[in-house]
Order: sequence, then structure tokens, then C-alpha cells
Amino acid sequence: MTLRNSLVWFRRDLRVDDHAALHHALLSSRRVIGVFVFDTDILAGLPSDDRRVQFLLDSVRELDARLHAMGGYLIVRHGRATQVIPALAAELDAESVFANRDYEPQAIARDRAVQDALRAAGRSLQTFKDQVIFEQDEVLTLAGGPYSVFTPYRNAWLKRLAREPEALRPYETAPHAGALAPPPADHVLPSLADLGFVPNAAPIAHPGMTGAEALLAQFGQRLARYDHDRDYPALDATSRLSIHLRFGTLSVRRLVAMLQERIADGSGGPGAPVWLSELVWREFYMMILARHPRVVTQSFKAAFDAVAWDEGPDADALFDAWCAGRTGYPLVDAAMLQLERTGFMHNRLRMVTASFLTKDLGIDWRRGERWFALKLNDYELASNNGGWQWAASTGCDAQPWFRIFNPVTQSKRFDPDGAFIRQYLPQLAGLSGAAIHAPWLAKPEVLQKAGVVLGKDYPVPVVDHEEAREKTLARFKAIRDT
Ligand SMILES: Cc1cc2nc3c(=O)[nH]c(=O)nc-3n(C[C@H](O)[C@H](O)[C@H](O)COP(=O)(O)OP(=O)(O)OC[C@H]3O[C@@H](n4cnc5c(N)ncnc54)[C@H](O)[C@@H]3O)c2cc1C
Repeated sequence: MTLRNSLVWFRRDLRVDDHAALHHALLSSRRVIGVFVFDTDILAGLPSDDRRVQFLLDSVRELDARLHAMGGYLIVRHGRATQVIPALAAELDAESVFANRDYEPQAIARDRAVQDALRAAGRSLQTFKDQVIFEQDEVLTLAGGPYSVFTPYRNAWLKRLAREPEALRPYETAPHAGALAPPPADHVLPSLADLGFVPNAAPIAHPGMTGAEALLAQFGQRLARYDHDRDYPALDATSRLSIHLRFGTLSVRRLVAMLQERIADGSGGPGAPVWLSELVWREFYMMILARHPRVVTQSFKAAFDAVAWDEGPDADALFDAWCAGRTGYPLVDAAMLQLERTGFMHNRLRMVTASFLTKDLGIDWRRGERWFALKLNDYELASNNGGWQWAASTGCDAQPWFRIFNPVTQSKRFDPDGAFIRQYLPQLAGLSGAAIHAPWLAKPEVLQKAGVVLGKDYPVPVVDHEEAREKTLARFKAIRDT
């Protein structure tokens, strides 16, 4: 034990179990205090009823309560982390600040600024791998470079895990909790109003560690069928754990260890390896972002920065229709309404709506990426950017540019009887499973019987898919030919 006082700076790791930074701080310090900062640099510009802030506050409250139960507490501050952390370290005379590493460019810059300020005052910032099983330089090609194709990356990732099973060993905290500093008598946490926010009318269910546990327990029952059911948005087939992985209310090591057990004993069925692949996609995109931070604003494949996306008032009107779920394509519109009303969108629908914006409406993927960033509860820069660049065909291992989703075919395939569409577009509920995917093709008597007047109850399509497809092929071919 070498340190007197240490701070553990919680960020995207709002849990007490299996926590690398907390583990290391407890082992090396006599007195450990936790801190979370509602960072005004991040909160600025969010709508006042942003659901994620409430989720964060609820999760932070639970974190404080769990630290209390272990004998400690959490200081919660509101301000610029780059100023708050060095000032708090000075106030508490903490020699070191412990944190888990974050790989987003803005977070890296923030951590560097905090580290410089701490160092100037004779203190230190120590960071640890926690958010991923393997970081950006741990799974490399034989030539020693980063992968840009997923399948060989996943194979190398799995091989490394087989060689290094200790990568899943939990970072224990409870046995070392004696080092936690007890709370002062006047310890209080801020309210949502103190942070300048108001409650959302449709808050995110299941916040915090207990929320993550509940979702994991439910998903455990569905895991074996995940490989098949995950593609159908009307089914409750996926885990809904993305926001918990985003904010670290549960440990990814624990999830992978659970999968390994269920693969080994057979109870994970064909679903378990497929779900494991999804967790590896998450790390793949984090690796891509860490190794190629330019992807935040540029195409992964530089040549595609020359794509001439549509701009101007017509493009703006189409973008607005897409955002509002008024494109006239029911699956696209239902998906956009799901996003607006709940902050969640099913993965298949993220692919369909992103493809629709870029390939049917000819609009730059960056506009859609920013809209998702504003609206998604689970917004995570690496996966969002990766998903958008995949759909726009500008990314690594992306959908080839000449393969263009047909929104009607996607609808028939993945929402065959229109159950998902009906949930968000009740005005179309009277249409049969056959007619609901493309109401403009339905016979007038069918529409009349269903009580649907196109252009009044529901929009006519804003573009013709076949025409849009030809325009997109030409748009991309122009790049290839230059
Ligand atoms: C255009 C687009 C944008 C996206 N934006 C985000 C985002 O901002 N944040 C986000 O977490 N995911 C994003 N994804 C990936 C994926 O859609 C979500 O992770 C998934 O829908 C979340 O639901 P779930 O937790 O039930 O997933 P499950 O199907 O249960 O998957 C388990 C976990 O694996 C990870 N995962 C699953 N699919 C992917 C994927 N394709 N890429 C990376 N990780 C994946 C997530 O952490 C997810 O929680 C995006 C995908 C696309 C196509």
C-alpha cells in the first residue's frame, strides 16, 4: 500500500463489482473516495428532458447506495470535469486519481488535460482497461497492424481469449472495501433540477446495476434463440443491454464469462455464439475509432469522402420527413417513431433507416449519425459511427455500395404480418399483412376498407425506391470511375 488518499473517478463504469479502477485504488490506497461528474461539456446542448440524464442520475444514486453498503460513498459534482477533478483531488489531498480508460477522442483529450493538471500539482492519473476485453493494440494482424475486416478480427479476438482466459478474471472490490472512506454527515446528491433538467414523460426503464441484472436475467431465457429471433423487431428477442454496456452498469467480462459457460454446457444453444459476436462487434468498432479517430468526421475509406450527397432545401425537407417518420415507407416511419418515443431502435431497423437516409434519400450519413446521437438512449460514438458508415458503404467492412436495401422487401421479410408497424402507425392497423408494407400499392377499395386516405392519414412515399436506387448507383459509380 503506497498511497494515503485516492479518488476513483467513475465515468462509463457505474458499478461496484468487477471494476478495474476501484479494485486497483482499494489495493494501493489507505483511503478511497469515489466521484462522478455531471460534465457540463457533455450536457451542454442536450434537451432539458433528455432521458439519458435521468438514467445516469438514477444509476449514480444506486452506485452511491452500494458504496454506502460497503462503507464508502460517492461525491457527485456538476461542472467541467477538467476543472472539477484536479480541484477535488487538491481539496481531498488525493495523491492519485484512478479511472477506467475511455477511447473516444473527446474523452482522451479530457483525460490528457486532467492528467496534465494533476501532474502539475504533483499528483497522478492512473487509467485501466475495463470497458473492453481487448483494447485497440491487443488484437492485431500478423503484420502487427489493426484489422479492418470484422471476421478475421473476431477470429483473432477469440484465439487471444482462448490463450488468455485471465482476461475475464473479475476485478474484486468487496474483499478490499475496508479502504473506502466513510461518508460525511452532510453527504447529499444533486436532484435532476439541480442539474438543470426535468423528467422525461417516457423515462428509460431499468436503470443502474439492478436494472442491468434484471435485463440480463430475462435475456438469459431467450439467449438460445437469439440467432434467429434477433432480426424481428416485433419480438422482444435482444438483450436491451446496450445502454448498460454504454454506462458500465454491468461488466463486459462477466457477460463473456457467462456466454463461455453457456456455450460449454450447451444451454446457450445456437444463440450464444451469435450474441458473443455482437459483443465483439462492439470492441471492433471501439478499436476502429481508437486507431482511426478521423472516422468521427470522415469516411473510413477516404475515397468515399468524394460522394456528392444531396444538399439544399429539397434534401432538408426529405431529412425532416425521415426524422419525423413521414417518409411514406411504413417500416422506416415506424422505426423512426420508435426512436422518437422510446429512445431505442431495433438493430435491423437502424440498418434499414440508415440505408434509407443515405441510399434512398441521398443524404450524407453524418446528418443521420448526429440525429441518432441526439436521440438514442444507448448512443455510443464508436458503434453509431461504425453502424452508419456500414450502412452508407463508406466504412470498414461495410455493406458494398451496390447492395441497396429495398425498404419494402425488408419490411415483408422482418415484419411479415406488420405487427411492429401497427404498434407505431395505428392509422395503418386496418391494412392486411400483405398491404401494410407498401400502402400506395394497395387497391383503392382495400385502403377504403381499412379507413386509410393516403396523403391525409399517412403520407405517400417521398421518393420512388427504384429511381432512388439508380441515382445512388450513379452517385457511387462516379467515385469509382474517378
Ligand atoms: C446505424 C446504426 C447505429 C447504431 N448505433 C449504436 C449506438 O449508438 N450504440 C450502440 O450501443 N449500438 C449501436 N448500434 C448497434 C446495435 O444496433 C445496438 O447495439 C443494438 O441494437 C442494441 O440493442 P441490444 O442491447 O438489445 O443488442 P443485442 O442484440 O442484445 O446485442 C448485445 C450487445 O452487443 C453490442 N452490439 C450489438 N450489435 C452491435 C453492432 N452492430 N455494433 C456494435 N455493437 C453491437 C451492443 O453493445 C449490444 O448491447 C448501431 C447500429 C447501426 C446499424
